[in-house]
Amino acid sequence: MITFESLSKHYGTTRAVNQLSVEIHPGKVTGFLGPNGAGKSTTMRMILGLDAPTSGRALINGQRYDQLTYPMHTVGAHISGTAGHPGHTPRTFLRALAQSNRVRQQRVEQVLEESGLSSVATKRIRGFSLGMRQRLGISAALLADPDILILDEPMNGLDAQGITWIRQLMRNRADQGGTVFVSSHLMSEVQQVADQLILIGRGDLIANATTQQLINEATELVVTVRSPHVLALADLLTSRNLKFRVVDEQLIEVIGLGLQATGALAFANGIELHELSAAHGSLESAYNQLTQESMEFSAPSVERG
Ligand SMILES: Nc1ncnc2c1ncn2[C@@H]1O[C@H](COP(=O)(O)OP(=O)(O)OP(=O)(O)O)[C@@H](O)[C@H]1O
Repeated sequence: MITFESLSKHYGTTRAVNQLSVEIHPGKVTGFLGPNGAGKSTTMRMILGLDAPTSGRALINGQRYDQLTYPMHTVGAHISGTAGHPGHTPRTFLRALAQSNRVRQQRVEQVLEESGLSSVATKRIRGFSLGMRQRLGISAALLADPDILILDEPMNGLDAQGITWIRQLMRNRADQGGTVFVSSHLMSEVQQVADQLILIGRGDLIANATTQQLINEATELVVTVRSPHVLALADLLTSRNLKFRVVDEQLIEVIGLGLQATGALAFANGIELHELSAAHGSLESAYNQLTQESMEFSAPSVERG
């Protein structure tokens, strides 16, 4: 289990992580989601003792990382960046890592196999693609067969086959009772595999919910309306305390009112419509909505309601 207790990290005036209190439980894949700059990597680095918190604590099974006797045997991590020296091969890199961390050398061949790197085990890391480097980083995280896995954006650079592989790997580890904590800035990457989703934005916790809870929230009925009088319709909805999103000058999404009621409201107020259609929201759009206000870099928003 991983525990954050009022975990904060400030860089000058930037609150990279702010008073985060969350528990990440075994037997589950927990997705850690947030836009670029939300504070995901900083949080993961603090778990691993690579960054010191400004205040609060990040604990692994109740202990700080530096208090663990054999850290690699408890927690395996792959933090974005390169794994291994460019002059190494996957085999020499993993053998050295195994040696310095009291791991059986047989594990090297097992993780090479498991990570799909056996055929390039003697090639220099220097020439590796981003996807191969990701596989190598993940194989290093798996080396000591730890119960806890921390993976920072592991799907970056992976092809479709690689993404299926990493999803399966995370699922298997969680099903065997492991704790899997995986970050991504894309909901689409983790929604299929994550049981629990922790959303952060600008260092603040936005949501900590099961994927099903977020889906329930996301599946509100959204009616898309195309009209040359979007602002008039928006004013009407505002006056009735109804939720909506102005997509552009001609397009508005009405949330929760339903198809017929939306059409009837427009008709009763003489608002010309060119399109009226209903669909349930996706988890992706719920995520975008929840994180929009906390984007560090974003286009000007036209959202209202
Ligand atoms: N060493 C540092 N010095 C100063 N500011 C930093 C440092 N590391 C991170 N930050 C800032 O802290 C905030 C959180 O960054 P972090 O890398 O943790 O976000 P992230 O969610 O991992 O983003 P990404 O998806 O882009 O990797 C950002 O505003 C970032 O600019």
